[in-house]
Amino acid sequence: MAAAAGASAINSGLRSLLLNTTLRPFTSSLLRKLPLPTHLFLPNTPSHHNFSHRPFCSISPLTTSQEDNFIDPNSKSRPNVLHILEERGLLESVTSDSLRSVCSDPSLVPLKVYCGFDPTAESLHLGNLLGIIVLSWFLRCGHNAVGIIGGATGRIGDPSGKSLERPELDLVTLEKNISGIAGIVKKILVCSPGVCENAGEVQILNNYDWWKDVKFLDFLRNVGRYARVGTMMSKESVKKRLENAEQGMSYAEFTYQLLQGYDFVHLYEKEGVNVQIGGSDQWGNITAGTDLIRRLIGKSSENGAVVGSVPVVFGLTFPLLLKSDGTKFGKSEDGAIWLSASLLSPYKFYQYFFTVPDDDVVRFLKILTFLSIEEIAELERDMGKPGYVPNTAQRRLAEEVTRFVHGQEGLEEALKATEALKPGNADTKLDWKTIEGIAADVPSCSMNYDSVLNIPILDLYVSSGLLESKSAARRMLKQGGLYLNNAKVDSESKKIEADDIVDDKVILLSAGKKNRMVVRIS
Ligand SMILES: Nc1ncnc2c1ncn2[C@@H]1O[C@H](COP(=O)(O)OP(=O)(O)OP(=O)(O)O)[C@@H](O)[C@H]1O
Ligand SMILES: N[C@@H](Cc1ccc(O)cc1)C(=O)O
Repeated sequence: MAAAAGASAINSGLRSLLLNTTLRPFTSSLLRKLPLPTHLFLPNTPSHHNFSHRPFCSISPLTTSQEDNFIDPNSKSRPNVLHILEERGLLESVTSDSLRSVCSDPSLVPLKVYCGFDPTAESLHLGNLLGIIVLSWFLRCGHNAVGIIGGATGRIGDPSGKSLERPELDLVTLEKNISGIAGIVKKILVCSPGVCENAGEVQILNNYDWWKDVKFLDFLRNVGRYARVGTMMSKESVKKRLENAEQGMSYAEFTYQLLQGYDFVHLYEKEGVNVQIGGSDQWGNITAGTDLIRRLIGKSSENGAVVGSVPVVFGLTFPLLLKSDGTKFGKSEDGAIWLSASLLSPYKFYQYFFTVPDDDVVRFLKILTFLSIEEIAELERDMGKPGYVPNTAQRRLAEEVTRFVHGQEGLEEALKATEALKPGNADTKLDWKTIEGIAADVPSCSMNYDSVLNIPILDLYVSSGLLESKSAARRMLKQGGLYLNNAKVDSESKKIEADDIVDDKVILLSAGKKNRMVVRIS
């Protein structure tokens, strides 16, 4: 009882906060068919919606009941996630400044925040990691997170930031991409180390689950009727396309903003999600969602006038991650920084951060790691001091980001490969996994066991294609530049023995510091 009384006090407090928000009336005939949740921060309000939904992958599903959860039972102080995002350069815009106080008010139940990822490739890339990082900050501050895989939206293609319509993906590719991306989001968000005890919970859903049964007429009647063409036309993603009269824009792409907008409606209603985040290019789609929620779910009287409050929902964007030359990290750029270990080994991923220019390292530490601002400031101060060991800040960056994305195991693999692959470092024993870890990044060839066993080492340098002639190999050996599995080769008469084939699978040849060849043995 006491909780319920407290809840309604907060409810009315929030209502007055909401009444400042602009509100647009809607027709009463539709209203009857649409859900009218009276909740504000009440998750999982039952819905009367037509569109069906099944969880795609639910990790620690939220089981919050209604009134009892209106007040946070552990009403301790809650770190202000918006301050944190702001001081780290991870905040571009919010739909309402009231999110700043709402997010740290310990008397309110935690927020539930979502970020969507379309399955346009089998892996996410470094640019997409920002969405996961921002979700993780919300989690670390005690809120809950939902990752949406765009199984439905990926079939249409988001026009935001794109000058051309995306090519349609076949279903096999789409399925592969969905499972690849879901796996990455799940692995990083759920296993992310350092998330405190009070961290919120994570769900991963596929929007195809609620879109697959939607009928076109229902969509037009229940959603399309509330969307204003003028507002839709004013979105950056549409204006940019229409500037190019020749290319224009398809009706399907034009509708994309409503698909994403309706996702937010659905997630608000069925899952109690009240915040959507995304890169700055997502602003139009995010506000399409907050708008639709107000229009569809806001409370109104029979004549369409608003009598209650609008639901409390927020949109938040973060800036796009840029390289120091101003270009965006993406998948279309050459050499995308993929998050999937099968497209970019943890070793190569680590090396990327280990070698970022000094100009970028502090910005990256703030955006891409969870190190405290004080620790980052100290690393920055050290960079200017005499005796600073070059790349110390980069090493820290590489360790933190690799651990976050690939886990402790991935970081250890990267560190081991970094050590082991220093030519001449015979102390660290190479194993097959370590060599395979770099195989994507150095030339490789396949040879059969019998053609390798017992052949003179100099011949292998030539037959593998690493050096063009035996005399070049001999010269290199005399200069001390030939390595077999990182151990210096010091005799011309050395032959390949069974023990030289690492785990019966591979041999690593090096000629000098930079030229390497992975020989796969079949
Ligand atoms: N560099 C980036 N920084 C922050 N967010 C990004 C970045 N690149 C992409 N995103 C976010 O990831 C989402 C998906 O990106 P999207 O598929 O549009 O582009 P992309 O993967 O960069 O593709 P492309 O490389 O083909 O442009 C977008 O919503 C965007 O906000
Ligand atoms: N439009 C987003 C993905 C997304 C899909 C569905 C959503 O509900 C939200 C976001 C992108 O291009 O990456």
